[in-house]
Amino acid sequence: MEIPYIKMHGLGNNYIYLDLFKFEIAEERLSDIAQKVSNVNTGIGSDGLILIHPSNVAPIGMRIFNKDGSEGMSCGNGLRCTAKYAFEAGLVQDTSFQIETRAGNVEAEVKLMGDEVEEVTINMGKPILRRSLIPMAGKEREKVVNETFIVAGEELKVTAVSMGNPHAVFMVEDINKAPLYELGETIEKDPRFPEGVNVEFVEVLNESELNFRVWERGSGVTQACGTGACAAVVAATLNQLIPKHKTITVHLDGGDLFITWDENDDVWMNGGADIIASGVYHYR
Ligand SMILES: N[C@H](CCC[C@H](N)C(=O)O)C(=O)O
Repeated sequence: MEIPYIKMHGLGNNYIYLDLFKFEIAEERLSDIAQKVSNVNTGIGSDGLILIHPSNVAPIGMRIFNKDGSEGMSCGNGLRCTAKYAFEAGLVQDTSFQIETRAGNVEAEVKLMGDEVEEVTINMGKPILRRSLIPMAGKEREKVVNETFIVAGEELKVTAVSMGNPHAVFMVEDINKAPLYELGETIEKDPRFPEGVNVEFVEVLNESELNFRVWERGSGVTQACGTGACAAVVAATLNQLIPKHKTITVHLDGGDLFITWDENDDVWMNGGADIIASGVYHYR
């Protein structure tokens, strides 16, 4: 089956995008396509698959599938690329519009340079902090902030934040010594996170900058994670390591995102989105 695609990235977090305004794909094939298309040797190579699709509740919808075929609830870098594509492809006419995700609708605003989208701002909504809604096992409490988390003989401190998808955030002294590869997959699949979890290590540089690395649920180490960067700013604020309501620069492997957790409890993400290539994927 020949499938037209666009490959796009947000700070190096790259996905294969299908424009389902143009054609349909059977639901039961999606997980398999995500796994196959993401394979750098036998597919195109990406962190997963993203669908841009018609919606009944917004001008467009976005669904994301990780490299392992699992479906995520939201994707910050994917949302910025989706917004860029939708505006440039004429799927939307306004520079501000809603995008449906499995985690609910978000508000996107594109900033133009000529007739191209240069950067995108997304209101990612309100963080979810209740333990049972992350979800994270353990005795119910309002929030999980700086809680002792023993894993593989290591004693870490975890702050749990959901941005519609689950994040376990660990503050570290030196990002270059973060046990990303040593503990990423173990934490991702830890039974204390019944739906799995995205794993972030964060070093606070100063009151307006964080260093950040991520092991993503279903994709492993990626260059960037938009929902993760939002979770990192929420976690650092809850740990009183950065001030509330300021715009924080998050330095990810693939570049910088600008995150603000505002007075209305909304988390705003601003950053770039880039088209890499388009073509036809020969799916078998
Ligand atoms: N791996 C994530 C989905 C992708 C999120 C990330 N790529 C982003 O930019 O937010 C999950 O399973 O929740």
